[in-house]
Amino acid sequence: MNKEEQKFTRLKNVIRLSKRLKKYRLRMVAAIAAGVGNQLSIVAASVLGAWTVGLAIDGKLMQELNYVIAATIAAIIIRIVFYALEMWICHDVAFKVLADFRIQLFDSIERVSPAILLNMRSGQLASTLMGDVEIMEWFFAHTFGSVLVAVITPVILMIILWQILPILDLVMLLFAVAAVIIPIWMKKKADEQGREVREALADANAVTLEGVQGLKEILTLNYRTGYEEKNRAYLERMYKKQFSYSKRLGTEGMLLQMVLGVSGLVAALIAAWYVGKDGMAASMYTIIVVLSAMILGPVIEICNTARNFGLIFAAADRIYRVLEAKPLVQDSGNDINTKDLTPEICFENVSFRYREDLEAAVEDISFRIQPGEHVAIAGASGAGKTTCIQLLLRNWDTEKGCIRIGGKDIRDISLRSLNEMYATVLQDVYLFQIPILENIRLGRSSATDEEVMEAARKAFAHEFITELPDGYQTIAGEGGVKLSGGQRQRIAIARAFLKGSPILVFDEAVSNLDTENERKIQESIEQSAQNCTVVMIAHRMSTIKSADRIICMDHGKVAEMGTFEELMKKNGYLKKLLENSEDMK
Ligand SMILES: Nc1ncnc2c1ncn2[C@@H]1O[C@H](COP(=O)(O)OP(=O)(O)OP(=O)(O)O)[C@@H](O)[C@H]1O
Repeated sequence: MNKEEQKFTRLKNVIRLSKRLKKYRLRMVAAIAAGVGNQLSIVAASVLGAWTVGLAIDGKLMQELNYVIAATIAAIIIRIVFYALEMWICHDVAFKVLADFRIQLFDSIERVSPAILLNMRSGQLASTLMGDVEIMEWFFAHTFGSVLVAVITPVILMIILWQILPILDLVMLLFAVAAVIIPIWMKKKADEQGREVREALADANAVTLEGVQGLKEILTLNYRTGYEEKNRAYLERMYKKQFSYSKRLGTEGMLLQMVLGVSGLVAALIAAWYVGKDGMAASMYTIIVVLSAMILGPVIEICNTARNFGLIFAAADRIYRVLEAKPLVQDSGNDINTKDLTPEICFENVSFRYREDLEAAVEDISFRIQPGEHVAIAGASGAGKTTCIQLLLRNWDTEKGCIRIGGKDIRDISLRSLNEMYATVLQDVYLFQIPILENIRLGRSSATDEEVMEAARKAFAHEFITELPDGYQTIAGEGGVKLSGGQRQRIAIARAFLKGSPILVFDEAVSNLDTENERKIQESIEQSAQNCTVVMIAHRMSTIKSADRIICMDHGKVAEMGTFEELMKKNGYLKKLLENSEDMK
């Protein structure tokens, strides 16, 4: 962020955050009115107290006692009601806005994924989704309305004090300005520290998440000490940032208390001078002192909140960075009838690099996959197999060349239609914490239970599912029944079969299966996907052998293509790959 941007960042944040309240403007007006009512009833109760002291001095307290008690009770009740109303309405609005933020953030992540994950670790992203949004509660429940209350209430009190002692009004105005200057003076430091604290927290969260996700590896690879050191270093960094932040917070608070204290003293001296020298009624003394203290009260309160603006706006920046992230691919929005599209895939001179400063992941590759053909993509690690799949699924766009389906450039097909064309099974299968039946039905929400079970039978999943304690109603996923890698993979294959798309994309569909299940699944894919075009990343010999044709990738280029027999006879790249790779045997 450059200096010019930094200068306007607070204003920009206030404007864009305030716009979020537009939808709830009537409630905000009600909250502000309740806030002003709350502050004025505090003033009324305090002035009543001061008046009581005055009456006692003048010896008239017993005559007025009934009125004093009645008025004090009324002020207290009014205060309680206004306070409750302000809190309820502010928090109602704040939590609604936070929910809006969360929904929009998730939409953005969906829209820009995987671009967002390229620049942010998943732990940092989770930190924004949860922690940064939570911080916004301060702004919506305790800042926006409070600022207006802190302006309106002192103005009303100053009008009243002006009638009694104008000179003190002017002095109080000076103290109010001094109080407001303190957070403005510390603004740059507060913003910088707020940014650093939120970033350090997000990094520490990311390391903690890494520890949870990689717990198995940490234990089996004896990485415990190494991980703990790394975790400690991040926590230490976070502690230092938080401590500097708190020190500045303390200094600001101390200065604000000083302003409050000195203003009280000055008000007391001025009021005393007027009572002593100017003949003002003694009973007015306490009223004046209380009124002047009340003028500054809301101003100090809002300045106290402003001490945390650094954190609030740093969190807002991080939220908007996700909301405004640009997607890597533009959706043409061009919906087509996918039934009219022949499932023929054509890569035409495709080149792609993940970042400009990196080497090409694939370079000038061309191949055609006929409709209904089952093709395996083979190659050593890093050869560019997954990249081809990513480009085909349009998670990224090609840098040069183009990919066509049924002769149509995939950039001219809407992402929704493109998604209808493919059913994918990737290596990391995610199961939601819902019954297995519903996990499979995600493939096609309109499928009947019978259709779901038919797909599970084809994927050789039916048997093990029915043996589970609750059969198809067994809750899978985190917190549910623990399934093996192979079982999860078969559920994902059932999902793909159920979806019934004309193109099936597998990132090694059988990698987690034993030999018996691997053979069965290969047969099932051959039979069930007879009319589908199938693209498989192959890490196993069985996948390579089962394919109609193999495309061999080497260092981002197509090294050779052909049937298994042709390539074996050729004695070229595939033969060497099979000889050198243990997994391929
Ligand atoms: N997200 C990414 N950002 C930057 N570079 C990447 C990214 N993903 C892959 N690469 C690089 O692109 C090249 C091709 O990777 P790719 O994942 O396509 O290979 P692969 O053949 O699928 O390998 P593997 O069999 O190990 O999965 C590699 O050099 C890899 O380091």
